[in-house]
Amino acid sequence: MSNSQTSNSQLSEAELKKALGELSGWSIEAGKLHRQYQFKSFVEAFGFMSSLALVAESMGHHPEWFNVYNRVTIDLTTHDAGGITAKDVELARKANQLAK
Ligand SMILES: C[C@H](O)[C@H](O)[C@H]1CNC2=NC(N)=NC(=O)C2=N1
Repeated sequence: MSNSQTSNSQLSEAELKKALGELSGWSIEAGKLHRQYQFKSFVEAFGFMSSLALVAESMGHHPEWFNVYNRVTIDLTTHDAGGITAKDVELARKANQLAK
């Protein structure tokens, strides 16, 4: 598989830069895709997490995340690949869609 969209390999610097340009609110922190969301309430935050959990399970790709009241902090990396892959970018994109 040579296509980075379908393979399970780390994105290049250029690919990562391009992806970040299309992912509002996300940055790289400690080698992981990182974003913090803030909602109006705990119920909204947890509703977002519930929806994203189902997306993650269907992708077979799971977030590292942390919730305090109305905040959800997410870090994405692909353990199998030892870095950020297209799957992390895809999950980040879906998280942004759900948080709207
Ligand atoms: C066997 C299973 O598909 C793997 O362990 C998956 C599960 N979810 C995962 N999630 C993330 N974020 N990275 C992985 O490498 C990963 N691997």
